[in-house]
Amino acid sequence: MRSSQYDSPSLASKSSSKNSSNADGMDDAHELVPADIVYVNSGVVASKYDEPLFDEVEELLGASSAPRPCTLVWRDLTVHVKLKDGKLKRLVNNVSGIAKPGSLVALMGPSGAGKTTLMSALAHRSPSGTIIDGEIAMNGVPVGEFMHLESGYMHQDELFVENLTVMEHLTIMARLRMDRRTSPLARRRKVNQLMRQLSLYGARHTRIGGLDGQKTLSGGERKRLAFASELLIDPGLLFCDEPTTGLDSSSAQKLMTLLRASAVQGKTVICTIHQPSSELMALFDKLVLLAEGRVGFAGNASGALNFFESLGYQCPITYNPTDYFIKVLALTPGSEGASRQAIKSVCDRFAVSDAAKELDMEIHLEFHLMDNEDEDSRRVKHNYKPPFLHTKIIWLVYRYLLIILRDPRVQFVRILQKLAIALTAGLCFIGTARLTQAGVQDVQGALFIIIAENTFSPMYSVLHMFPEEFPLLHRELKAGLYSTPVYYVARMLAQFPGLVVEPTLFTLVVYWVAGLRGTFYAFGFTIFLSILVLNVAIACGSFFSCAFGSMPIAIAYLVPFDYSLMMTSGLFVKLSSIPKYISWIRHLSWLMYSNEAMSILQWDGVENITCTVPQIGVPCVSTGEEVLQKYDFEANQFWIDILALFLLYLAFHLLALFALRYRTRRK
Ligand SMILES: Nc1ncnc2c1ncn2[C@@H]1O[C@H](COP(=O)(O)OP(=O)(O)OP(=O)(O)O)[C@@H](O)[C@H]1O
Repeated sequence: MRSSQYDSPSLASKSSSKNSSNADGMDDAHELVPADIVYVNSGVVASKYDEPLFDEVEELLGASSAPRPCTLVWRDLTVHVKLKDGKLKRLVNNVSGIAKPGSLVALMGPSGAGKTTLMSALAHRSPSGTIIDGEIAMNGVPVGEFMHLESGYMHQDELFVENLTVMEHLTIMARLRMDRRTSPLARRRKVNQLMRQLSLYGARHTRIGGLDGQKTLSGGERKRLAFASELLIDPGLLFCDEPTTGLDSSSAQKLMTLLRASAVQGKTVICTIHQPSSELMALFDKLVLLAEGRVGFAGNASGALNFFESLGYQCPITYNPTDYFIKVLALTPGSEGASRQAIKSVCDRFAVSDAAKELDMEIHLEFHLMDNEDEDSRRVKHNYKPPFLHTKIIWLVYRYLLIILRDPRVQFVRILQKLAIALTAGLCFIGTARLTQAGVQDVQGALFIIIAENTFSPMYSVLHMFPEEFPLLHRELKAGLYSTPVYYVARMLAQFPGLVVEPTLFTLVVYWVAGLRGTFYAFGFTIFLSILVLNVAIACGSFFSCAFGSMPIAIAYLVPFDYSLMMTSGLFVKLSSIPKYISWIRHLSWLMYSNEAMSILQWDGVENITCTVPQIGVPCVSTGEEVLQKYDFEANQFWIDILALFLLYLAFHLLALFALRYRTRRK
């Protein structure tokens, strides 16, 4: 039995606290408090009260299986970032260290010391443009893509699909993350177990971030939810970037107790943390102090006090030691030169200290063992089977459908708006669609209204979508949850019902109110064409949204583009009179293809257009064929137009996907 306050404690929940509620008023049936922590040998979970850990859950599930032990070791690690002018900036400078199973390691240091940079390099999650030199190995294998399977990463700023509830979020994450062989029952149990263990069960139906006035999760609950999402796959290694930032002391204590519990279970936990209280600090096994990208100290907290004392930095009795260390290692405004000198001196002295030598030996031994093992025995044997592609697509579609349906009022108002516009437009044309000279112009006008309404507002309405979702997308891609094409396909599929219903309703109303051609063939194909037009417009909007990554820039490029499409649609200028150097644009104009196809549906085979009052200089058109000729349309182009619309639909989506892939890879 170990007795030091920095040794590994285990934890257990008292059954007497089962039904108590915490200060947040949450359902804290299994709230963890430091008093429940008991000390154990080598990470074996035992309870002070000889009761099972989270007894109700264990009764149901049996004790949770021990995670795979993970030893992470890094040597002479230097991280540079490429600046815009091509120069390299060094963020982490020649850092070495080790984190072992069952330990909770704190990366501490003043703001800008390089904690996040170091941790993301260790987790193999550095942003692109980062150059990493040195060695990082997990269980003897140089880190690589497998880190997404072996480790969890809790970001400083947690990102969620805000409209989902806790339960929905975890259920979807379970489907995207957990091994595909896990049974539905086991998955549900895991989600319930995590919600109970992390005191989220009472808030399971609460939205993460809410619509107007609805109860949403507190900061602590959001952090715990992020933690739960990482624990779904029970990773052996857990990275947490400032998990306590923004939390009050009691919530911070609860969260750190959970991290301590994970370490006691056998996980390796590495945390960056800002000036923890003495109580929190007692939960850590190891402390790594960073300053200006270098290691100022690495070892246990009592060792840190001795080390700083040996340099003449005596921590005043009234000071929290960690506050004092940070003060010594921070740049003092106004005397940066002297501070840098002092920091350099601390780091230099640590580099030649006994603690550093001991650490070096440990690291050296780890790499030595690694060198002596053959490649095969070192290779990580992944038994993990990711969910099938179709499973990921289905669950992502479900996630985006939930967002769309979350507030049915929005959908209801949208439909009402569409119907109102359709009715207004239709009423303007009521009784005008006759087989007369004026009627020809009115029919063409009504067709153009159908095309324009299904083009412009939908095309502009998607411009915000990708830039808004980009941060979460980027994070989930980095976590290996799915690929860019899977996300894109799912995003589009989720929208699809709306992309059929809206144009159908609009066209139906305008068509019948305006009294366009009354054959089922013409009506059916006009509806079909309006759906196609809207989908091409959405594909084009998606391309601009993905390619330019910001709504104002996308609009700046899209406005001239849509003007040129409109001018080459065949309604405003005769196609044959457009100058050659600009007329090629009509081949991209779905407005032209749809205008031609819809015109053919209205006029093909019409023979008896009356010409009662011929206008001077404007010859009468007496057949549908003449109407089509008037607009430079050809009756035999109908199927070519439909094919062209399909090709444009595919081309815009492919371009959008390439642009999105490029954008996500560049970040
Ligand atoms: N892409 C980048 N380009 C230029 N400088 C960068 C880049 N990324 C990080 N830095 C700089 O590197 C230093 C270390 O950043 P990092 O985020 O690792 O610090 P930190 O210790 O985690 O700080 P904090 O506690 O404030 O989060 C900071 O000075 C930061 O401004």
